[in-house]
Amino acid sequence: MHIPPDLLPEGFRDRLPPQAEVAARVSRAMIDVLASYGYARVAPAMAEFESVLAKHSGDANRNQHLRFTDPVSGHTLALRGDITVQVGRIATTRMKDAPRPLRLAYHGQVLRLRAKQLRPERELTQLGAELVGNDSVAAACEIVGVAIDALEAAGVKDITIDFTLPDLVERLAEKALPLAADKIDAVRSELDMKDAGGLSALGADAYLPLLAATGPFAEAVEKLRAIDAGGALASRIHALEAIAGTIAGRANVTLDPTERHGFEYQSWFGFTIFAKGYSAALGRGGTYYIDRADGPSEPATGFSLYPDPLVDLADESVVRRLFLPLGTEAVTGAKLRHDGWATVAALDENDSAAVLGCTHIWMNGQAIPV
Ligand SMILES: N[C@@H](Cc1c[nH]c[nH+]1)C(=O)O
Repeated sequence: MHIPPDLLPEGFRDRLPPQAEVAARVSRAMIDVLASYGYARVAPAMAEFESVLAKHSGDANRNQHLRFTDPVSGHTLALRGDITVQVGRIATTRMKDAPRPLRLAYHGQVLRLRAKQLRPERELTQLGAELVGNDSVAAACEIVGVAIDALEAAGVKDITIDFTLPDLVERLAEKALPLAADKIDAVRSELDMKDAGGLSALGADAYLPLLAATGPFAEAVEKLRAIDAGGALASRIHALEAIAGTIAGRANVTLDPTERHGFEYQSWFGFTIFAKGYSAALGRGGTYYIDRADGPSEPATGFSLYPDPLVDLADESVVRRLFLPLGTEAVTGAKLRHDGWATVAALDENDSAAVLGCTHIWMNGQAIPV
């Protein structure tokens, strides 16, 4: 098959100017927020041994990796699909003796074997923060707050955070709404599909009201409280209220307690971030455990943001370029760059500000809009 030289595989793309610049700025703005909260940057490897990555990813994500045989080691390698998993590996191996809680931040590209219907891309930018060693309510409050700050720094407004309780069914099945162990998975799948008929067919009518306990936080949490007759969820509900309280006024909070899509490894708390104007979720996070070879698994809390939609819809006019006509003194250019301008110097008389995509031109000692 003849492959045209500009063709990329399905789900991959190049970013051109000025989008690539916008992408860098958006990421920078968010990463600076993470750094300002004390999250130290790590830069994990692009590819790993497939067996190691799979072990840390949980079974659900195992088949999501793009794999290939490495001619050098002879082993199967996988390209990373989620940097959180790598941060967990680093935290519990090379940084296993670093004091806890350990705050780590990351930014990079991740790859998916298959695109999702809503997201045709298979290569995504992912950045985030992981708080290793703590999955308390305080940790969750910090993580949700940092995620909101990061999005705000990138200019995102009207943020909605959708809370979920990833282990809800297991919790309820223990005592409040008893379920045979072999039915738990089936009930979870019916709840995933929001299928009332399916739940009834399983004899799990007691779980039906959970389908209605969704929507704006205040109302949904009351419905959840009403279902929770045995009080098995009391501490969870209390925790959700505390987290919602810390972000009140900064984001809309909703609750969908049975939502599990994308929460393969989260433990008691999970959240998805949306914002007005973006159809896809902008981020996700929650509490989870990281396996440790040298002892019991470690609790952690974190989030990942997926900023590509912000770049796709960004106002590209934010990238300003100042044309320096032929003969502009070198010191003038240096001063303007020092002042924050991106300068484009003419190389001969034929160069023009408009043709070179400049937004401004340096004339009579001033930057004049083109
Ligand atoms: N990495 C997860 C989100 C997450 C980060 N930390 C904990 N959970 C995801 O992208 O879905």
